[in-house]
Amino acid sequence: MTGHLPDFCMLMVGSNAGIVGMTKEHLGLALALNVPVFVVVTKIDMCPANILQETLKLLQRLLKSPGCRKIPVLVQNKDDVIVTASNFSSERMCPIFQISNVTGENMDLLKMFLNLLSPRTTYNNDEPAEFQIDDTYSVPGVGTVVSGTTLRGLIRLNDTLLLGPDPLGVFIPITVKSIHRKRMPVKEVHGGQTASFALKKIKRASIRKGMVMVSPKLQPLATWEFEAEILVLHHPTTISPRYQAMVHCGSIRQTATILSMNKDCLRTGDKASVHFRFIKTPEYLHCDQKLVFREGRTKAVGTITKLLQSVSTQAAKAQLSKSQANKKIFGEDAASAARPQSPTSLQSSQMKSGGGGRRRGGQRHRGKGLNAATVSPAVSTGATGTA
Ligand SMILES: Nc1nc2c(ncn2[C@@H]2O[C@H](COP(=O)(O)OP(=O)(O)OP(=O)(O)O)[C@@H](O)[C@H]2O)c(=O)[nH]1
Repeated sequence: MTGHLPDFCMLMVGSNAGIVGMTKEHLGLALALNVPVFVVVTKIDMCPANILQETLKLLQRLLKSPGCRKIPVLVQNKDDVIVTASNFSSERMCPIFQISNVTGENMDLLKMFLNLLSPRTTYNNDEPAEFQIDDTYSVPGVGTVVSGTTLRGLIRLNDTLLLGPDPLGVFIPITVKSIHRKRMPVKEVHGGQTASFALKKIKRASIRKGMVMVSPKLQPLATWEFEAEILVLHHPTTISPRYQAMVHCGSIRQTATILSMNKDCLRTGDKASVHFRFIKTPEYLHCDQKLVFREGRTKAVGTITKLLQSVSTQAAKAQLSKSQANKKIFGEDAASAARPQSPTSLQSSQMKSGGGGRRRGGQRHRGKGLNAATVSPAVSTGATGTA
């Protein structure tokens, strides 16, 4: 939901099964991320009439509840489809379709609705390109291939983009060798499209999900720490500083520690401004990006409001060349010194220095030699206090 820029959310409900936990969870996430939702109640051919009515009643009650504040509309005919489709993106309207995949009942209404919807987002090809990586492959005879979503701008064959951030926060220039969309070769892709790129001279192991390929015009920076306004959708007890959970933001998935927040502790339903720090590598973030923060049954959603500890590419490069020079002095193999540090080797060195790993205690991650040396003076280092 955070990674694929969905325009709309189709919530599937089995008419026999009714409103299950997953229905509520997915509805909650769609509402929190402001993605318009419509509901499709399936298997009406095999559901007794009274059970179907019960499911529809519960569904309408859930959609009207103060947490959702939607206006449910049971779609019965073509007029309903036109009214709901034309008011769908902007209004609180939530159409409900009752269909059967076996008899095909009401499928025409659902198809008509889908055809009438127009995308919520518009893209401008003149913007600097930005592509987020969801997956990597090694294709025999082709080499390293990355797949993901073009967030904005236009990417053409043979374009040179900056790929990163690596564990040091560095972005490296990379050339697009070939582009595929839906398994067909294409010459360009633009905002909103998914695509796969074959890249020149890069090992698959040095690319991870959550990295981006961006236009050099953007002068990208990697960020260790950020501030976000979050809303706790569910937590069994209380959340306080040093709490760690998985942050999902775009295609980024990484554990982050709460360093501080503007409240002593957070419970279900609480809102707060929270200062996070990634535990493993810096990431490429934007202000106003939506995020989901979760661990087990704990769920929180939020919006990034401030980027705090960003890694300057220059500083990171200086750090890299310094460590390479040191290796040469101590007689290490020059070839291995020139190799950028892999995520795993970096992780193990962080472990040894007491920095990495999934451990409680946010402040221990701060001020690690590597990060302290590569913090850009141009960006605020923000509040660093923890409870
Ligand atoms: N009678 C009836 N059976 C249906 C209907 N829709 C789906 N089924 C059956 O329900 C089963 C699950 O359907 P899927 O399409 O695989 O459902 P899914 O949600 O994609 O399942 P996952 O792949 O596990 O996520 C299959 O055996 C379908 O034949 C329907 O409208 N009526």
